Parts: sequence; C-alpha cells; structure tokens
Amino acid sequence: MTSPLYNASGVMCRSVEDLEAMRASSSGALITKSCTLEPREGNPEPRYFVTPLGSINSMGLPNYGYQYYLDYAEKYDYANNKPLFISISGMSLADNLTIIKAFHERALPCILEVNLSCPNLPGKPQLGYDLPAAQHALEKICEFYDRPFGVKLPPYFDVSHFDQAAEVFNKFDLLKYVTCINSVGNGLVIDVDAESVVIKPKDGLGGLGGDYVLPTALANVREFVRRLPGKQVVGCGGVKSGREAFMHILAGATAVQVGSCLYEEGVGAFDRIAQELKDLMAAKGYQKLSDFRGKLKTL
Ligand SMILES: O=C(O)c1[nH]c(=O)[nH]c(=O)c1I
Repeated sequence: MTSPLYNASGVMCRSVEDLEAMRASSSGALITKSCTLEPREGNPEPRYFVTPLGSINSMGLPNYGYQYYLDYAEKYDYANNKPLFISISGMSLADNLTIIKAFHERALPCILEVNLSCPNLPGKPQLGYDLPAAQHALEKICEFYDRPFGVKLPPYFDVSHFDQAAEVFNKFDLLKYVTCINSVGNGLVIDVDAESVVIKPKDGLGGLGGDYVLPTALANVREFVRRLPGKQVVGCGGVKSGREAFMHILAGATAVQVGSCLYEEGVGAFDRIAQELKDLMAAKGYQKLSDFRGKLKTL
C-alpha cells in the first residue's frame, strides 16, 4: 500500500538534498517548503525550538525562491515516484500569481498548494484569517489556473469561521483539497530557568506544532470534511504514532502529514508510524483506510 503519510511543508523540504531524502523515504508523497518570488534567509535564529509537547517555530519563510523548486519539479521523475506537491506562499497576491503562472506554463504533473497560513511574517496577516482577501486571491488564481490545486489552512477556532471559510472554498471547483492545519500561530514558550522566551523572532512568538495542536487539528479536519463535499482534507498536526494517524483518518483525512515528529526523528518516522497504523488496523479488523475513514462516532 502506498503510505498515506508524508511531510508537513517546512520540514525536510527546503533543499534538493532534503527533497531527495523525502523522495527516497517510505512516505507516500512529498511537499516542498513554501516558496516566494525571491530567495529568503528567513527570520534570525534561534527560530525553532523543541519542547516535550512539540515545537514552536518562527522560521520566517526561508527558501531558495520559486525557480529553485520549479527546477526540481521539472527534473522530477513523476512516473516512478510519489506525488510532488509544491507549496507556494508569495509575499503578495502579485507574487503568488507570478509564481503560479510560471508553474502553469510548464504544465508539470506536480500539484500546487497555496499557503494561506504562514503565521511568522512580521506585519503580514494570514490570508486564511482574511476570508474576503482569500476569496479574491482564489478568484485571481482561477482566472487562469485550470488544474487541481490545494490550500494550506490555519486552524480555525469558532464554528462560524468553519462555516464562513467553507463557503469561500466551495466556490472553487478546482480547489480539490485543503490541508488542515498549519501551526497554531503566535504561541509563547517560556524557559523558567532563563526567565526568557526560547526563539528570537517576534519577541518569542511562534507557530506551535506537536501534541499542543492535535485536538485542534482533528477538529479542523472533521469540520472541513463535513463542509466541503467533493473535496479532500489532508490532516496535519500532532501526528507522532499510528494512533494520531488513525485519529486523523477516522476524522476524515485522506492523507496525513508529519511535521514536528519528522523534524526530530527523521524519515524513519514514516516507517514506524505506517507500521503502527497497520498494526492498529489489524487489531481492529480493518483491511484498508476506507474501512474507517470519516467514521468517527459521536455520542
Ligand atoms: O515561518 C515559516 O516559514 C512557516 N512556519 C509555519 O509554521 N508555517 C508556515 O506556513 C510557514 I511559511
């Protein structure tokens, strides 16, 4: 079975070396680091910190610029490999359109994912939290882009926001999937001994991943699965074993991404989590993911 697991954008996907390690792994797919028009250094370090409950990051979109990933996508062997997703997070709508047009002209089999949810660019609000702006961006993209694509969503925390966001996304037939969730933005981790924050950017504010975000990720997966008929939801957030992968799929996820855990464990996480998921399914008498996908019971 092709693994339902792959990397969360941002982890093990910035350089060709990273991407080739992902391609050689047992993951079922791979996605690139979100890219911008020009290469970016990103925020000052320290900008990533691991805690017993997960991670906090304020990377600031470090990437080699979209042409680097376009070049990788041109050379990628789509026949014998996994689906290649390209994450795009331009600094403006104009930048996003320029990048997407460049990929569109090449008509490559890679799948574009528009990142609506980077929480770490000082002074830049997330599109995912400005739904009129998100709708406008999707309208401009769909004026010319005629192939299936996806979006990376921030976590939402209010049922009315699930409703409003879904209303926007349901207007776009070519929007075939949403990835829920990006990191939970602007958390603050404190080191008691040093009486200090642990990352430098934004006076310590950063996106949370890992155990911190699992219930929020599961809620977003389940609520968007309910609200986006005909689309798919990729689950991301808090996956560190077969159990959390099982939860995401039970909540309706088609595939599941691994971020913080992949950052710490490396590509062995894909083998371990896939095996744990297989064992859990066997113990429950399930043969395939569709035996239990979206079948979370309510009380
Ligand atoms: O700071 C980052 O580079 C970053 N960090 C995240 O946690 N999510 C994102 O979408 C991005 I673009």
